[in-house]
Amino acid sequence: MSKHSYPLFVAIDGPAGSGKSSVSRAVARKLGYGYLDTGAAYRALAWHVLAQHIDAQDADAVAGALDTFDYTIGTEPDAYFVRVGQTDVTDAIREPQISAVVSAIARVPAVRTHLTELFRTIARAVPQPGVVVEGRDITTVVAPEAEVRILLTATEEARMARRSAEISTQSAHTVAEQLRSRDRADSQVVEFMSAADGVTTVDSTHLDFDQTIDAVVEVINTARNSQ
Ligand SMILES: Nc1ncnc2c1ncn2[C@@H]1O[C@H](COP(=O)(O)OP(=O)(O)O)[C@@H](O)[C@H]1O
Ligand SMILES: Nc1ccn([C@@H]2O[C@H](COP(=O)(O)OP(=O)(O)O)[C@@H](O)[C@H]2O)c(=O)n1
Repeated sequence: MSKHSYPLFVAIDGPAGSGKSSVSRAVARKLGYGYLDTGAAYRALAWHVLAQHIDAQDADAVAGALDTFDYTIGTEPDAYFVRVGQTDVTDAIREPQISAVVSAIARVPAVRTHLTELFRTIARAVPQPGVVVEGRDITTVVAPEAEVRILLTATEEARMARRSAEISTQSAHTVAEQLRSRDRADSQVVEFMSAADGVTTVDSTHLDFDQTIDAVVEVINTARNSQ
C-alpha cells in the first residue's frame, strides 16, 4: 500500500494536564479526523493488571498480562469509549488508583513495544482522511515520520490548575503532587518536556481553550500546505 492511502498523521505529545486529550479531540472534530488517545491504553492495561490482582511493580507479571489484554478504543471524536473485554472502563481508568500505578505499567519495555504496534495499527485503520494521535512519545517513537508533529506545553502552574479544576474528589494540593510525581516518573522513560527536532511547540499557558485549538489547526494547515 502506498503511503498516501494512510490517513494524515498528526502526532501530539505533552505532559499531564497540557490539554492533549481535550485539544486533540476538538481539533479532530473540527477537521473531520479520527482521534486516538494513547494514554487510555496504558491506563486500561493498569486497570486490567489491578483487576487480575497482579502486582503493578512486577514487570514480568505486567508483561504477562498483555496476553489476556483485550483492548478496544473508540476513535470517533464524538463517540469516545474504552473497553477491556466486555467491560466499559471509560470512566474507571481516570480514577486516582489507576493514575497512581500507570507510570509503573508504562515503563515496562514489553508493554511499550506491544502498545506502540497497536497504536500504529489503530491509527492507520481510521476511516477519516486524517488522525490526531496524542500521548508522550508519539512524535518521537510511535510516529517520528508523522506529517505533523506538535509538542503541547503549558507551565506547571497552569497544568495543575486546569487538572485540579476537573477533579473535585481530591484537594488541589494532592492533585498537583500526583501530577508532578507522574510527570517525573514518565520523564525517565520518554522525553516529552522539550520538542525533538522538527517538532513544533504550542505553548497554551496564555491561550484559552479555543485559541489553543486554533493554534494547533494552524500548525496542521501550515504543514499540509507545505507538502
Ligand atoms: N488552553 C486551555 N485553556 C484552559 N483550559 C484548558 C486548555 N487546554 C485544556 N484545558 C483544560 O485543561 C484540562 C486538562 O486537559 P486534558 O486535555 O485532560 O490534558 P492532558 O490530556 O494533556 O492531560 C481539561 O479540563 C481541559 O478542558
Ligand atoms: N504515549 C504514551 C501515553 C501515555 N503514557 C503513560 O500513560 C499515562 C497516562 O497517560 P494520559 O495521557 O492518560 O495522562 P494525562 O496526561 O492525560 O493524565 C502517562 O502518565 C504515562 O505513564 C505513555 O507512557 N506513553
